[in-house]
Order: sequence, then C-alpha cells, then structure tokens
Amino acid sequence: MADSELAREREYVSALYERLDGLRAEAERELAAVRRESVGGNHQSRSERDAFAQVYEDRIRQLRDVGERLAFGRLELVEPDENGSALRYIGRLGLRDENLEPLLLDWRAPQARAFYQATAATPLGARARRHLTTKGREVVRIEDEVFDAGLLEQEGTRLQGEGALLAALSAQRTGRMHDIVSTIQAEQDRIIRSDLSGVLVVQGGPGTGKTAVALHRAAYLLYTHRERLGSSGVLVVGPSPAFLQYINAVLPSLGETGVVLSSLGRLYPALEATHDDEPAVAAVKGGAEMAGLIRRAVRSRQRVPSEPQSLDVNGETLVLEPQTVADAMHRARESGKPYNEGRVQFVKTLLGQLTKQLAEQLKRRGTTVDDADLAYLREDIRTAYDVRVALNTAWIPLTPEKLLEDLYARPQWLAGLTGSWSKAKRELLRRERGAAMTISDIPLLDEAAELLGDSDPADQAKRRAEKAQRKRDLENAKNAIRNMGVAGLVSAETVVDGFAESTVSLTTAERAASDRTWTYGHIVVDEAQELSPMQWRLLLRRCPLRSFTVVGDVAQASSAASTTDWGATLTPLIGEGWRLEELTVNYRTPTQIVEAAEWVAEAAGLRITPSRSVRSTEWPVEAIETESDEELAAVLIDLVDEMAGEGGTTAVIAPEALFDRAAAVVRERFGADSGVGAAGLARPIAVITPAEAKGLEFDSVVIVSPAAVVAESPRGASALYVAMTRPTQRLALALAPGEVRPAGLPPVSRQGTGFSES
Ligand SMILES: Nc1ncnc2c1ncn2[C@@H]1O[C@H](COP(=O)(O)OP(=O)(O)OP(=O)(O)O)[C@@H](O)[C@H]1O
Repeated sequence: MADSELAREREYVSALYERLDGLRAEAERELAAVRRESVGGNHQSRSERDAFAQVYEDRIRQLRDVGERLAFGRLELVEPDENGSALRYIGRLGLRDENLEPLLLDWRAPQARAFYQATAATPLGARARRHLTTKGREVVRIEDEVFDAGLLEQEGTRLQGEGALLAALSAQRTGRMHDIVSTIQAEQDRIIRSDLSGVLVVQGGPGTGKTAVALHRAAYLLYTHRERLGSSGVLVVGPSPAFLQYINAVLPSLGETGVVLSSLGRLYPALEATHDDEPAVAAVKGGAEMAGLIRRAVRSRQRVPSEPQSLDVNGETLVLEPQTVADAMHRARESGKPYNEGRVQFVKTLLGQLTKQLAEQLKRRGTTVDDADLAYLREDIRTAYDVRVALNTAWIPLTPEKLLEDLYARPQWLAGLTGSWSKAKRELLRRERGAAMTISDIPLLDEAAELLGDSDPADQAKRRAEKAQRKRDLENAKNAIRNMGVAGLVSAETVVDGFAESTVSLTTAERAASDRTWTYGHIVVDEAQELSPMQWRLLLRRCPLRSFTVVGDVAQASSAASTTDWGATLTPLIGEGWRLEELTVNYRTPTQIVEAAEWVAEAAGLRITPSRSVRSTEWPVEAIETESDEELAAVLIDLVDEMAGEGGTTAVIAPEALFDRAAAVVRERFGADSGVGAAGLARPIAVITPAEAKGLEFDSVVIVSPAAVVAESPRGASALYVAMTRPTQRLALALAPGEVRPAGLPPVSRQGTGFSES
C-alpha cells in the first residue's frame, strides 16, 4: 500500500502547488493591472486603488512565503463532510479550486482541530491521521495513525506523528526558532486554541514548548479574531533582544507580520534600556510599593505657598494668596486629569484671577479696561517673571524622566516620601543625574507618564488630530474593501497602513510600538516569571481588556523580583480571574540532560516542574575538572572544537566573572565562526551569559564554571538550571580550577544514564 499511497499523496500535493503557482500568477497579473492605471483622481479613488494593490501585494507575499512546506497533514473522516469529501488536507494556508471547493485547510481553521487533537479514545469524527513529510515540493514520507482499538492501548504515552516529531526535534538548530505547525501536539493545541478572553497562564518546565505554543497561539488568535486584533494589534514580550532575535522569524513564517515584539527594556517608547541595575536595586524598583512612591512624588510637586506672594507685573504689584492657589489646585485635581493637563487648568484659573485683580486695580485708579484690554493684561501677566516663578513653584511641568532623576538624585526629597523605609533601602535608589535609564526604570517611567500625561498641550492636540485622520482613512478603506468584494481577505488597517497619502505612514505595529497610550487586543508574555509587579502593572495598562497569554516557569525565576508563585503575583493584580494550563513533555532536551539538570536543581532545593523527555542522546553529560586557568581555557577550546565539529550550534555559557576571558579564548581560536551575545546567535558558536541564555537553545552547550554561575545570580541554582537545559544534544560543564562538580551530579557513571566522569 505504501508505494501507491505515497504516489497518490505526491500527486495531490503537486496539484496543490500548481494551484498555488496559478493563484500567485493571477495575483501578480492583477497587481500589474492596478499599477498600470493612471495616477490621479480624488483621495477616495486613490485609496481604493491603493487598497487593491495592497490586497494583491499581501496575497503574493503570502503565497510566496509558504515556500516548500505547503501541506503537512491529512485527516480521513468517518463520514464525508459538508463538501462531500472524507479527506481533509491540512496546511500552512487555505486553498480552494476554481469552483471554490476546498483543497487545503489552514491549520488554524476550526475543521483542522481534529488533526491535532483526535485520539483513538476521542477521534472527533476522524478515522485516521496522516503526516506528510516533504522535501522541496515532493512528499517523501507518510506516517499514518488509525484511530482503532490497537492505538487505544498505547494511548497516554503516544506522541502524534511520532516520526515527523522526532525528526523535527533531532534536527540541527540554526540559531533561529522555527514554527511547529506540522507537529503540534494535542496538549499544546488545546492551549493554542483556548479562548481569546481572560488571562491564560501556561506553566511548564524548560523545553516543553511554551514559547512555541505562545507564538502559535498569537498566530491562531490573529487568524480567528482578525477583525478585532487587526486594529488593536498583538504585543509579544520577551526577556531580551537576543531572545527576540531568536524568535522573530516564527510569526512571519506563519504569515503574521503585524505583531509587535518587544523586550522589557523597550516598553517605553523612544527609549531603549539595555542594562539593568544590580539585583538588589532591581528588586526595590520592581516592587509594587514603587507605584505608591511615584504617586506621592508627583503629588508632592504641587505646593501651596505658606505666605501671600507679591508679584511684579510691569511695575504693578499683584498679590497671590495661598488660599487662591489652594482653591485652583483643588479644582484642577477634581477634574481627574493627569498632572500636566491638570496644570494647564490650574494656570488658566490663576491667570484669570490675577487678570481680574489687575483690572480692578487699574479701574480703581480710574483707567477704563475693556475686553480687548483684558486679553493684553492676561498676556502681560502670563509672561511676567514673578508670575512664572510663582506658578511653577506651585505646580511645575514635569516629564517622567525628570521626576525619576530627581527622585534618585535628591535624598532628602526621597526620605520625605519614604518615611517607613530603612536608610539602606533608600540608598539603593540613589543615583546621580544623567545616568542611563535601566530596564527596571522602564515601568517606573511608564507609571510616572501615566500620572503626568503629556507635558506639552500641543502634543495632545497633534495626537487627537492623528487619531481623527486615521479614523477617516479606516472608513475609506472599509468602503473600498466592500466595493472590491475582498472582505475577509484584507483588513482595513492593512490597507490604511499602505496608503501613500496617509498623514503618517506607519503600520499598525509601528504605531502601537511608538505610542505609550496604545492599548493592544492581546498580549503574549514569554518567560513571564521574570516580570516584576511594576512590569506587570505596565502591561496591564497596555491591555485594559485583560486578554493575556502568560507563559513561563516559576522554577526558572532568576531575580529577587521575579515570580515564584503565579497566584501570589497575579491575584493581587487581577484577582482570581486567570486560568492555568500545564505542559509536561520536554521536546528540547534529551533524557540524560534533563535528569542531570533536575538532580542538580533538586540538590540545591529548587522546586522544579518535572518533565518527561521524548528522546535520549548518545552523549553523556560531562563535568571536567581543571587545575589552572590555562587548563580551563584548553578544556573549553577542546570541547567547543569537538562540539562545533558535529555541526549545528554551540553555546558557551559563561558567568560575568569569566565572560571576557572565555570570549577572548573562543574568539582567538574560532574567529568569525564565533560571536558574543545576541550577535553570536547567527554564528555556529555563541558566547553568552546565563541571563542571555534564557529561552534559547543550541545543539551543544558548555557551561564555564557552574559554581560561578550559581554564585553570581540572586537565585543561583535557577540560573544553572536554565543553562543546563539549553542543549538539544550535548552538555559539558568546564569546572574552574579547584571547583567541585555541582551537588546532585552523580560522582560516577550511572547505569543507563550515560554520565561520564573525566
Ligand atoms: N510539537 C512540537 N513539534 C516540534 N518541535 C517542538 C514541538 N514543541 C516544541 N518543540 C520544540 O522544542 C523546543 C523547545 O520549545 P520552546 O523553546 O518553546 O520551550 P520552552 O518551554 O519555551 O522552553 P524554556 O522554558 O526553556 O524557554 C523548540 O525547539 C521547539 O521548536
């Protein structure tokens, strides 16, 4: 049967490619025709033409990007479906023939669900599932699962499409994460297709596919809720720029380009924080009590003078009473506006009062004052030096940056605001003006910005005008889409983003990333255990609808401000309204390495989520002792040489204390084949810190001095656990001179576990 079935699938898939090529050629012809149309016409007709061109360009890109992995699965149904067919092909996008009969189902369509979730116990209307493995455009292998009693017995331990899955898992890594659409497992699929609303927390040990699931969920949600999420956008937050570089090809490969990817240092527009504070400082800055401190700090910049003030206005003396200031302040605060906008009202009120005072003073001396004069008097008052000083002293315009700098640089002011803090704790915040903002400052700036609002009223007006223009453009685009009959194929947002005439030519994603007040339709947070309460507050402001996918592993928490208990972190912020899912199968790391990492973690008292690995490796975990720095360097070079010789990617994970030396040794020996930090991820050999290693994976990993990795990190054992769970094939520990192997690693080879002692 195999040969004839293979031939049959080859024929079907080849017909799919023919259709794909045909559709692409058609779209290219249409695009050329639109482009040939003469330029000119009014805004409406230009918009329509742009909309046409945009639709075709998007379609061509989508059809081209699917590349050589168009179809990967087939479901055989018990009963023919509504189209009269008992076979349902699943692929990266949906295709129909000339008569609009379905040829291929998008993996995200509801009818494709059974491909991922059907089991012998719950076959979901399917008789069998087939995985197609292709090379280029040709099917080279098929793998069948028939949902009969035979399968039922093995259920529970079964992986779906085991051959295809294991082939994907054992493949050499490239330094970039790939999509997993063809081999998504049932427990993952259920999470991917879970409801859009609410906060979904996905907990799982290292390598259980949390990142993969989070990204596929983003693609699924965008497909299923295109209308809503197309306009509001989806934000994906990862721990570091290196991590974002690692994952940034996944969503485009799934046809989704409109997602904003951001690291924690970039969540405040127009600023990129690349460094973080010392752990103890970051822990204070990340604590929820900082929100109250910032509120008090803002409030303390509004001051009622204790004495009446005499103000000179072009030789006239006006008196500003404390009560007048207090009343104006009270009224402005009552309006509920942010600080800087409230100040505009405060200044307006006081200028009005002072103008009245001056006019009365002049009238008393017999001068007539009409309405036109009042405007001049007001302007004289507004520009008078004394008045400016008095109003600014009472309520100074503030930027978030200035507020934070002052808070750190003025110990007395800080002390006045933090009576219950110890002196030592306050000292941690101390910093001179002009220092670069850190990653932990980002949520504080955002918190301050929220309270302060725009400092320049002109900015507010500009923003309102831009929003109004975009609203008009969207209306035009919706009309154009209706007129063209392409509803569902393209969103109005995509079309507007492509308008040449649009006042601001930014995509929805760029617009969202550059606007602090943008609210997203959904937020995905990866390595979410790393987030401090202040970072959570920032993200919750970015998505008031509280639609979140939060993935992480509390055992991998690396700092004092990170989460070690989802409930303790989330419940105070959002109440009980979040749901938890768990992933239990380790797809990355072979059994031997998982065991070693878990033993070391447990010996250090770390509470880990055990996971079941799906494969083993031929390589034992090595721990190599050294007696001198020279020997350590030589061991490192030998290991990397051997590992890199196997092909794929190799990482040297080195603690800060030994980082420069390790990087220099590797660079000297391997030159351009190696790179440091994020830059190394595109090379065969990367030298990175334990913090940078978070979320990444490599074929082989050497950890330099595990003891130093533990010693340097606030949650030491967790940093080592993260580092040890990065490899897909091979792990070695290069111990520093005098260092003993980590507790928990067996001292001698163990039967069946493949440990070696060197
Ligand atoms: N169903 C699957 N099919 C193929 N590969 C998979 C599948 N699930 C996960 N993987 C692969 O397993 C590896 C680990 O996945 P991922 O990085 O998402 O794990 P993680 O849980 O986020 O790990 P960590 O907590 O260490 O960051 C990746 O290479 C991913 O592509």
